[in-house]
Amino acid sequence: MNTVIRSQLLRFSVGRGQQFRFSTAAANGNDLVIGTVDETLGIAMLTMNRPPANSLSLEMNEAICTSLKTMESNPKIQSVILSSSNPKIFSAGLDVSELVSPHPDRLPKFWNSLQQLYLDLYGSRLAVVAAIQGHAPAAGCFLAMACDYRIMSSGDIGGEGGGDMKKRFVPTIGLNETQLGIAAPPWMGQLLVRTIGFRQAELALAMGTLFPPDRALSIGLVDAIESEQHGAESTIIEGLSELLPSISKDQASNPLMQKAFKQATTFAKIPPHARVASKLVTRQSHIHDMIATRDEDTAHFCGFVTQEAVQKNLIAYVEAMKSKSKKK
Ligand SMILES: CCCCC/C=C\CCC/C=C/CC(=O)SCCNC(=O)CCNC(=O)[C@H](O)C(C)(C)COP(=O)(O)OP(=O)(O)OC[C@H]1O[C@@H](n2cnc3c(N)ncnc32)[C@H](O)[C@@H]1OP(=O)(O)O
Repeated sequence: MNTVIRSQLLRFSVGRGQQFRFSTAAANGNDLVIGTVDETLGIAMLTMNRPPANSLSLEMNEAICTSLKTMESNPKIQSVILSSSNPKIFSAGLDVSELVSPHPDRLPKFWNSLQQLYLDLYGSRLAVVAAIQGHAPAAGCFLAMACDYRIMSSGDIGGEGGGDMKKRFVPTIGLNETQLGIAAPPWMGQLLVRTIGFRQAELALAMGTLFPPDRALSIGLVDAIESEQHGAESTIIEGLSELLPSISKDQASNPLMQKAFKQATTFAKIPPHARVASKLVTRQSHIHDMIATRDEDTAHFCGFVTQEAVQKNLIAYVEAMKSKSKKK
């Protein structure tokens, strides 16, 4: 028998056997993230589901944090796969509409929700595997970097145009803020330094480089790349299909999702206390630094974004983005 428990933010649906599913609802009733949990395997899946681009709004940040906390509160769960319901966009980073002509009360709340997302994800007791099927620019790259392991699509998914003129889809990842006329916040930049090393990060930040999968792998921005050519039905691995939310069921034969599932399974088998303690060795001091400078960081961000010149850049950027999308 299925039981559905409703609260203002969370909807839990207790399904068959040991599996639990839940969705975190947005104000408009859409599910911003969908969570599934398999207690037997000790694995959860958190699927970002904010069309069209999984951009990070205040509500989206809160939804990811709430879902993650709910999964963490289950002692049987040791690892989680962070994925997207959009096969071509992991996350487009911050929702730029949060930055343009912002409401003075909402802006600091928005930034606080992003800081909290960093603290919760980077400091999670769970091992988080990012399944990066599509683009991950700016804060989309930050999301991936805050995880424990990153697997990116090699980009040979279908294609557009058809026939011999088939255009290859190549996802990219990186902190490209400088290309938008803004700078990555210090803690995001430092996360890049910790992920790919000082010199590579210094260059990438200055240039706002977006890396294709092979380059991302060679500099260590991702840990593995994987084709998305769906395998034959016989290659479906047990447990993955049940973990995928209904909107992503077709991903069960996707090698990228399978690799993420295997990695999450491997993490789930490591003695949890040792794994969490070793995670703290590398991450705790950075988490403390963020907490200590949080208010200062918020004031800096709000002051920076509301500058006339920055607003002008952002308005032009959003207009260009919308007209590009209209031309499609
Ligand atoms: C000195 C110290 C200073 C400290 C300063 C402190 C802080 C400053 C803040 C800095 C932090 C910034 C972090 C960020 O994340 S900024 C946001 C950056 N993100 C981007 O620039 C990505 C923009 N999007 C894209 O490049 C592409 O959309 C794509 C992700 C590559 C996907 O391309 P494609 O598949 O071609 O899709 P479309 O471009 O057509 O987009 C589809 C759809 O989605 C909307 N959209 C895309 N990105 C965003 C976004 N970030 N926010 C809101 N909406 C987005 C796009 O408008 C289309 O919508 P419509 O179809 O409805 O038009």
